[in-house]
Amino acid sequence: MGILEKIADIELEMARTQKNKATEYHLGLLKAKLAKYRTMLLEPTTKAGPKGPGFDVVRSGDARVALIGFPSVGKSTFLSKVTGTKSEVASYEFTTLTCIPGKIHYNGAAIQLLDLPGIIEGASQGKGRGRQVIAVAKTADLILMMLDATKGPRQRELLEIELEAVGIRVNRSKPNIYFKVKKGGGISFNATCKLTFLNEKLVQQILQTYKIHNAEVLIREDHTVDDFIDVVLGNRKYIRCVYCYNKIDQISLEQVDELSREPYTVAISCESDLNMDYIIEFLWKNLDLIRVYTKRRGEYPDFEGGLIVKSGCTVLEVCRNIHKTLVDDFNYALLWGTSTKHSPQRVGLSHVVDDEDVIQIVKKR
Ligand SMILES: Nc1nc2c(ncn2[C@@H]2O[C@H](COP(=O)(O)OP(=O)(O)OP(=O)(O)O)[C@@H](O)[C@H]2O)c(=O)[nH]1
Ligand SMILES: [K+]
Ligand SMILES: [Mg+2]
Repeated sequence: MGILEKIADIELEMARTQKNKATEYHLGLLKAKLAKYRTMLLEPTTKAGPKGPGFDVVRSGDARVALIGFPSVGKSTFLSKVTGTKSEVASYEFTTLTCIPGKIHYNGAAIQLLDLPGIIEGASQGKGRGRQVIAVAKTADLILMMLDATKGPRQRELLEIELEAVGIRVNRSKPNIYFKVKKGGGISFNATCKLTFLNEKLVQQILQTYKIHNAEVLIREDHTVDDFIDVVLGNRKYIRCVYCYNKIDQISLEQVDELSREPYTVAISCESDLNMDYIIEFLWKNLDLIRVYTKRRGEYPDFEGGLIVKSGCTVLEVCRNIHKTLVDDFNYALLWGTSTKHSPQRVGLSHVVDDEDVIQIVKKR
């Protein structure tokens, strides 16, 4: 039996099994098995999908955004509009066949935007170019899910299922679980809070499915079986996703209003130029980037060539961003901006910087 059939079998059994206290273990194990087969499916050695050229686009700029969506929702129209790059637009499905990179310039940052072929249901199992498309999505700092505002909520659910199936977890944070495989000593299980879904026996059985007999497990939040499996498999990607409903020129204002209320959601029209500035600002916010300006002694800050770094980053990361070996010569930094109590303040490598801080690095003599 092939992996796809095995997956189908398990899914069928899960659908047939009633969800209750008595079947909890059984369902938990089925989930673990399912995740195992899905992982096997994604390994490059299997031949479940065709390989196509043009998907390996070199990473460039300060962040990478991937356009994911069903065919003809307007992905290429969007790329052509917000970047200087042209990507073919047409009213028929599967116009785009490869990965087309473009660049958005915003707040001094260069954001790489990737236009991709439309994906369809079953993409994660190799339908169409689904696997390659989703592989690109996995490399993104943010997924821009393009949706057709004239169509129902099902499109978003279907796309999320495809992303989930390949280990992408959108708009969720990594489970707060410590997990380490050991050489001996059996399974040590601990929890620092009350657990509703997991317990020692279930955890042991799940680990057995993966032939893990020695490990340390410490659960720090009330996580689900799926969360635990994610941690065991360890190859999950936690990525921010922005939902963008395009073609709002075709729907009523009330409908636009309703769509826009959903979290991480923007409603736009590429054709009628609605909310086009807002979507870029929204992407910037969700990329969670900040600008830090450098300054030399006795000179004005370099407001032209700011550094773009991840929000919450420290002086150490700023130094690394400036030059690989700068940290070795680092003595202290002078900082002006909202992250300090007074300006300038003398700070060390562990100081967390804010957006628009100005930094002067003082080297050792
Ligand atoms: N009414 C309306 N039509 C739009 C809008 N944006 C794009 N379209 C049309 O939608 C069709 C598909 O646009 P594309 O940009 O090719 O869509 P795509 O998602 O790249 O499609 P594939 O590459 O085939 O997956 C074209 O006929 C566009 O003119 C919009 O805001 N409103
Ligand atoms: K199209
Ligand atoms: Mg296209």
